[in-house]
Amino acid sequence: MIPFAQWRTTASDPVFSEWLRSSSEPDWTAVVTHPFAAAIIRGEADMRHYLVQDFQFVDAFTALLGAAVACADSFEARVPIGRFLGLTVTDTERGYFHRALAALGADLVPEMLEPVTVDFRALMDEARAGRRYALIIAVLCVAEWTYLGWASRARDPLPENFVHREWIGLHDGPGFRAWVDFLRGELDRLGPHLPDAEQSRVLDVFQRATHLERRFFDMAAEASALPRE
Ligand SMILES: Cc1ncc(C[n+]2csc(CCO)c2C)c(N)n1
Repeated sequence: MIPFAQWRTTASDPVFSEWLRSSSEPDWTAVVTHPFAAAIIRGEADMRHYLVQDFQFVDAFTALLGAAVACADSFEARVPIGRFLGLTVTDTERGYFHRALAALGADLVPEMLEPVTVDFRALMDEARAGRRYALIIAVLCVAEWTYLGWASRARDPLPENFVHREWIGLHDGPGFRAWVDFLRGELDRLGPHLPDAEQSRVLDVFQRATHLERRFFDMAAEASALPRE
């Protein structure tokens, strides 16, 4: 690992969030170019198992957003996070997940959690319990920035099936891009002033979250390749 202070002297875009992202390769590119994400874009992914597990992810993610509101260092930071929590996430939960899972004939609550779902929830719960704003934002930023990464690769025409089309639409577009820019901006604002040891902790969390995103898509791809009953 190249420390931030050294990396920034030669980087073309020397911001903290780009240090985190580029230090999380090859996992980062594996996530945004994942075959399961490509299958979503083509409208061919079997979304059932993936969305059932993802609903359990979104539950812990929503709790982590609450921790971010509580632990932020300023009013200016609390407002956009609280807005996203109140408008986007609760809307997605009540709207998309309920409709998509009903269309797929799946229960909202899974019979079992996949190991990667358990591990991802554990990382989010660790960040939430630790109450350190930079570490919380690092986890949130990975989850949103990677999803912007794959979804913004979609081109018209989007799939006809609303389950694929709306899932792509949720993660693309100016509103979502502005949210990702805010999260990156928070890391860029805070990161350079942190002591070296704390910068390494932020990177560790960022890398673990990126690896979990990769495993999450791997899980979805494997589940959809299983023979149907
Ligand atoms: C494994 C995984 N990583 C990131 C996201 C992106 N995301 C985080 S919260 C939320 C709901 C509000 O938009 C969405 C879509 C995800 N869903 N699943």
